[in-house]
Amino acid sequence: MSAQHLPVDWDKARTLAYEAGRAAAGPAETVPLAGADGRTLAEPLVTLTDLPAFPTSSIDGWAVRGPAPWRPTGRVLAGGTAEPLTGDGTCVEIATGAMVPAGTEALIRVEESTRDSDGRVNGTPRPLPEWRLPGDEAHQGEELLPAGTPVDPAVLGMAATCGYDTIVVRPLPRAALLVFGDELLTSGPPGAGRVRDSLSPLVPAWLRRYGATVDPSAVRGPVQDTLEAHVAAIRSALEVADVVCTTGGTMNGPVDHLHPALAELGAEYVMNTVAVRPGFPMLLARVPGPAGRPRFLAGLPGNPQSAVIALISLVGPLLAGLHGRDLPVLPRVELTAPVPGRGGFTHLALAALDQDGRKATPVGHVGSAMLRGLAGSHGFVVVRPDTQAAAGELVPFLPLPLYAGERP
Ligand SMILES: Nc1nc2c(c(=O)[nH]1)N[C@H]1C(S)=C(S)[C@@H](COP(=O)(O)OP(=O)(O)OC[C@H]3O[C@@H](n4cnc5c(N)ncnc54)[C@H](O)[C@@H]3O)O[C@H]1N2
Ligand code: MOO
Repeated sequence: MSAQHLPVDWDKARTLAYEAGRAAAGPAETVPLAGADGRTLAEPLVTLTDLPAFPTSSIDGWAVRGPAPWRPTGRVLAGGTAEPLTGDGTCVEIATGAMVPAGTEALIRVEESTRDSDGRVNGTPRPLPEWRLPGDEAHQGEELLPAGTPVDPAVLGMAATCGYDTIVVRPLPRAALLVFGDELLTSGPPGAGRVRDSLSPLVPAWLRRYGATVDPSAVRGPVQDTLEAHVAAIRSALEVADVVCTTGGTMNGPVDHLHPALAELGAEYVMNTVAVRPGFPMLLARVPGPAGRPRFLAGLPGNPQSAVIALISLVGPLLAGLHGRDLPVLPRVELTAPVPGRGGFTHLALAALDQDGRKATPVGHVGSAMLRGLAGSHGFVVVRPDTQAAAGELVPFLPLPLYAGERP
């Protein structure tokens, strides 16, 4: 196991975690559209036809040829194929979405037309065409979305529109959580030296917000504070998950067994400690896996806020890579108050965003053992090593993975 003793720069650590995941992204697979939400395109989405595929009426009315008045010769509904309009002075009744007959010179809205006593149609077409031509939206063979695009409802609709029943996507990364610490209670109030395990409820829910699947049986803890129990728990979690997160035991206390367990498992550090406060003892390691694809262990520090920082600093980028997506670029926000630096370490300071997401205000209750500040924040402002940030300054912002509607 190649130990890396110097803390890695925080930005560099994000990139290393992402690249490690990207190199291990799951193989492309073909799935029905209904099962593709949340996956990632493994191939560009290329339209199979022109869009629209045929000249399509945008209105209910009349397709006319030649000068008025026009004698109706039939009707074309959406879904039907249209006979050509061959004679001047003729028209067909047409529905929105119907194929416009060849030979049509104009479409006239039904409410802007009149019928004379012979049933002939009169009216004036609007200046702009009221139908869409093949290729207006896209031409057959055109790339609409690149590989690496997250599949969301709009992408699913787009794929269906241009003719796909199935699409080629990456598998969802599978994650597991092992919680270490004999002092942890799994129910009831803390006291008498024991604390409630806050990370089993928190970590899987945030992993799911990063698009990982977390089977409830893959969340275990507290794992007994012995090396044998750690090794056995990690080994069995690695069988069912691409990423195993652990909490606690990242330091070298008397019952911190993570590093010795990693050595026993033949793991190789992607990084061992990161130059960030809080959260410094975080680590990411790679373990050989089936089919030549490595699996990963992310060691989150036991202090709850530090665990969250490790999750969004390393596990978020790792999962983006495993999904086959890009590493998100951090937006910049304006600070409303100064934030001190942390010497040679990057400082991640919890902050709440204003309604339009442009200004960040640091929050209170931000000790690494606390979660109160986290529950009212949108993410962390990033103060780079050997700097401090003044009010009014633009700084990078590391967002928490939140669903729409959370933290309105
Ligand atoms: N001698 C040193 N001691 C410590 C240092 C150091 O540099 N030198 N660093 C401190 C920092 S920073 C952190 S962070 C922690 C990391 O420790 P571990 O990852 O080994 O975590 P534990 O010791 O197991 O626990 C730390 C703390 O967090 C509480 N904890 C753990 N798991 C949970 C959980 N699931 N839910 C709620 N709380 C949890 C645990 O009870 C401890 O209070 O090391 C410092 N020590
Ligand atoms: O940096 Mo520790 O990760 O302060 O809590």
